[in-house]
Amino acid sequence: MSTVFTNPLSIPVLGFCAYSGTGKTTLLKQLIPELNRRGLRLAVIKHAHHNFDIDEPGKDSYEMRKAGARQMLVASHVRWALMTEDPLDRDPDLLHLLGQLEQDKADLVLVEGFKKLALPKIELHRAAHGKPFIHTEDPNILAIACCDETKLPGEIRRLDLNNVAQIADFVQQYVRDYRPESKPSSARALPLSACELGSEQNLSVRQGIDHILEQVKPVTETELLTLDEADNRILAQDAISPVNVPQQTNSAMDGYAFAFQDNMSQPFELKGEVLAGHQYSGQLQPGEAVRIMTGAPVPLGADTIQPRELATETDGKVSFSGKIYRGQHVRLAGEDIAQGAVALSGGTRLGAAEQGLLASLGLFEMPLKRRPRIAVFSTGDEVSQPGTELKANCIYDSNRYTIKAMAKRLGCEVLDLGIIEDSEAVLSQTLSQAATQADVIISSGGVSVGNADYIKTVLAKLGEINFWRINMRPGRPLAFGKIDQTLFFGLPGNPVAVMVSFLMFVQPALRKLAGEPSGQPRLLPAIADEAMRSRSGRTEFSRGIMTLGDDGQLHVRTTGAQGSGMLSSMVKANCLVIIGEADERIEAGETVYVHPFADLL
Ligand SMILES: Nc1nc2c(c(=O)[nH]1)N[C@H]1C(S)=C(S)[C@@H](COP(=O)(O)OP(=O)(O)OC[C@H]3O[C@@H](n4cnc5c(N)ncnc54)[C@H](O)[C@@H]3O)O[C@H]1N2
Ligand code: MOO
Repeated sequence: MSTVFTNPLSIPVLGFCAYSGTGKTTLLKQLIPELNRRGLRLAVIKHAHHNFDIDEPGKDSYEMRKAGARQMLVASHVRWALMTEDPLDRDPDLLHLLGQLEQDKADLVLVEGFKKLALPKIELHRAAHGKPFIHTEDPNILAIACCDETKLPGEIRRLDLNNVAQIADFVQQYVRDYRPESKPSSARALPLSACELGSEQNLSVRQGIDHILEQVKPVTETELLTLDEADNRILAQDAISPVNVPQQTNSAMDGYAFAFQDNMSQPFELKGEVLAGHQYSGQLQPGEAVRIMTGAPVPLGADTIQPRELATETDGKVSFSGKIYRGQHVRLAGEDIAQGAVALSGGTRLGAAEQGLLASLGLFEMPLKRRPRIAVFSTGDEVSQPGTELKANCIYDSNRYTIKAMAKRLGCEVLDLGIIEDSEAVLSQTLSQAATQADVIISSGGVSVGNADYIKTVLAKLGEINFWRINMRPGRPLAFGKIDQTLFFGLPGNPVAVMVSFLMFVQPALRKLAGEPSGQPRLLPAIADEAMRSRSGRTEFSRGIMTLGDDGQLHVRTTGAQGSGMLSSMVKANCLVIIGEADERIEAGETVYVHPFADLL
């Protein structure tokens, strides 16, 4: 029998249950770093059956607790722990415990134990142990992780107990799909989460993304490169800090270092000076001070700094004005990054801050993922090369340039195949050659009802291809397939549709291919400054201009005419306004979600 559970948090909670000896902790010890690598921050709650203690006799915190403190909070600059004496004659209350977590610090709570609660769970089962299943008694089991030989009823999701990556995929999807049970009333349901399925070829945006991501395998090849070559590249493994940052406890101010005491008598005797890059050789005694510069090591015996502005020096002595707190203006060794800590996880894209951080640790050479290779071409009799004269009834090829620019910003190597003439033989030859050179081939045009056959025939011969109609505008037609291991994206011809489809479908695929953990597109809530229309059952991507209003909130309006051939609307915009499938009309003043261009365009 299970007790009802309503998640009080806005982040998901997922339990792991098993009979003892199944390897729950062993699995969690592998799963947690894997989920961290994928960018998920975890909180864990563990049910202990025995009278555990995390403190030791002799420690101050232990002695104070034994002296009668009901709660004992012990804190340092790296962690804090709250110990609460709460003797119960029953199991601890999970809802109460969840309430103690700081949910802004985690994306998911993993719960070990609490088998009887109706909590969504993964059951771990090892046939060799001969223990019964838990799922037969508990309808809250979402999946069973077991070994090959275990037989399961068909309807239950099976996971491989020895495949941590597969279990991590499941957990990641669970987090992606999670919707809090009570949302703030002003918040609109997140777009991109719908999952109605019309026909097999008619997909929601979310389904399109998921189908594509299932096919993407991250590149495995790595290159050992230096920091100078690392810009916008993906770290192939965790960067472990070889040093403490800062290396030693140092001053955050130009001023004076001394030992703090409850009743300090002034003035202090001035013993010398310590500059950044040097150290004071002696040990300071109470009542003594040294002049110290920002970044200089705090001398032995000292623990507090008073800034120069609040000090007066006379005759080899110094006295201070203003309030002084113990430890003020002191930067502790390792307070930024401790030696041995993961400074950046594998899968991190190296931007300016990340490169600076690696440099600050003295790391110069590191394994980076090979850059994905992308081949791009355009199709269509009317499509002309920029720089040549525009013939009657033709249009310049803009799509190849938007695609190349976006792919380069994602760190890809780009192979430009130009405009391919409308001939089956030429297309076939170009595609099969590109498949040997590139991880992904991207074309634009020729995928809607009228003219799909052409690409379809060629791709069907060379590999496999799906023509989808995505419930979205712009960007409804989308072709996706494979030639051997090379992915193929056939984006719709209209220039805005190309960019929106790239952002929504190609971008996540290229990020996964490059080795980044999959993540949700970054969506921000904004107040619509004008009414916006959509159609129920379709996700509308309007070009938007977001601004910070005088009320301190993000506001958004559209760029005006939204024709899917009007690239000027993309130039004016700084975000896409996304109106999900569930909404038909947004009134001025209501909240919508926006996807900022900042990262890519
Ligand atoms: N009967 C239907 N017609 C259309 C449908 C539909 O469902 N039923 N869908 C419309 C939608 S939505 C889109 S989007 C387009 C997509 O069509 P295609 O992918 O087949 O693209 P094309 O017809 O080849 O071209 C559409 C448009 O884009 C221009 N174009 C093509 N390539 C480029 C390029 N490289 N640079 C700039 N512009 C390009 C092309 O000249 C056309 O104007 O289909 C609708 N029709
Ligand atoms: O989707 Mo088409 O994407 O309207 O231009």
